[in-house]
Amino acid sequence: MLSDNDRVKVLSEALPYIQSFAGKTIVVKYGGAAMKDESLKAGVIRDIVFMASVGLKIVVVHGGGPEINHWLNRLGIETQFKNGLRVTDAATMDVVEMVLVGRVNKELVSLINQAGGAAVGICGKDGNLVTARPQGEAEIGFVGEVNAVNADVISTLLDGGYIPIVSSVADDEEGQPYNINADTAAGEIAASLDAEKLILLTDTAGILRDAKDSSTLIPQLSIGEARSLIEQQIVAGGMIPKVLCCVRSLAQGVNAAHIIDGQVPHALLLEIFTDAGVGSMLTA
Ligand SMILES: Nc1ncnc2c1ncn2[C@@H]1O[C@H](COP(=O)(O)OP(=O)(O)O)[C@@H](O)[C@H]1O
Ligand SMILES: CC(=O)N[C@@H](CCC(=O)OP(=O)(O)O)C(=O)O
Repeated sequence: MLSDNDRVKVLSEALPYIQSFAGKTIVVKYGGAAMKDESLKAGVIRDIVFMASVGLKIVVVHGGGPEINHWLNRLGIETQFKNGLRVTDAATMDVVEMVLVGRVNKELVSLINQAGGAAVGICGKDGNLVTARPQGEAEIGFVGEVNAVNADVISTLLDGGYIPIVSSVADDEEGQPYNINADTAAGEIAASLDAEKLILLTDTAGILRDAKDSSTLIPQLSIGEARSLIEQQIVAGGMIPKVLCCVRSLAQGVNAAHIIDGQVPHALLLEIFTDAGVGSMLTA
């Protein structure tokens, strides 16, 4: 539930935003910590259905790293990360695909449908949405980069009134499946759709001047400022690929990219429909 203060803020500020974003495409990357808690998940789902019901074209690209960890652990398969990416051998790839495409994707579809939306779950393979290529380093295995996006399949679903839910698993040209980081997939999909916004839900308030202090949130920044924060090592660790993914999508025509805390109740509505927002907004 929104607090009384937030409810008044959203209601009084939302209408012009709703009018200006109606018919525009918003790509939401949902994953990681923001997915762990069932009641938070229900809140995110309700916000997604609300945004779709007021005429925004919502595309959800999801991760599910913690769920993959859980199943690898149950199957006794060790997992390790290199520069934030999961080292993916053939056995790990099978589990990644089963968990993301089979489990996380269908759970999100089902939750959205129960909340009154009409979701269709797909992965990079469906309609050749994403073609993958190897990330490069041999030791990292079947970790992929996005080689090409054929966004027709998403546009067709959006035009039919559906909410596409996309898993970041895709084949290369020979049919070999690859594990693509969900932030990366979301950024490239947003760019190919010429999206109004890319929104990354994570577990920190946004881009912080001091990563340990959420009161140092930077609410708005340009591509240049974002690059300089990386150079100064103010943006570090897992935040680097997120910021770079935002920068790449902005450079390819996305109007604004947002990094927000998916654990804040109704973070999506507050970020999109209020003047102050709750996280960091990057623009070209
Ligand atoms: N300047 C910064 N602002 C915010 N977070 C930062 C910053 N620099 C480093 N980080 C770290 O980046 C993390 C977010 O990346 P990550 O854990 O990979 O997110 P997710 O699991 O949602 O994909 C934060 O939890 C924080 O520890
Ligand atoms: C290559 C790589 O690391 N892929 C990720 C894909 C899922 C993901 O990105 O999930 P989150 O958004 O929840 O972290 C993985 O295997 O965990």
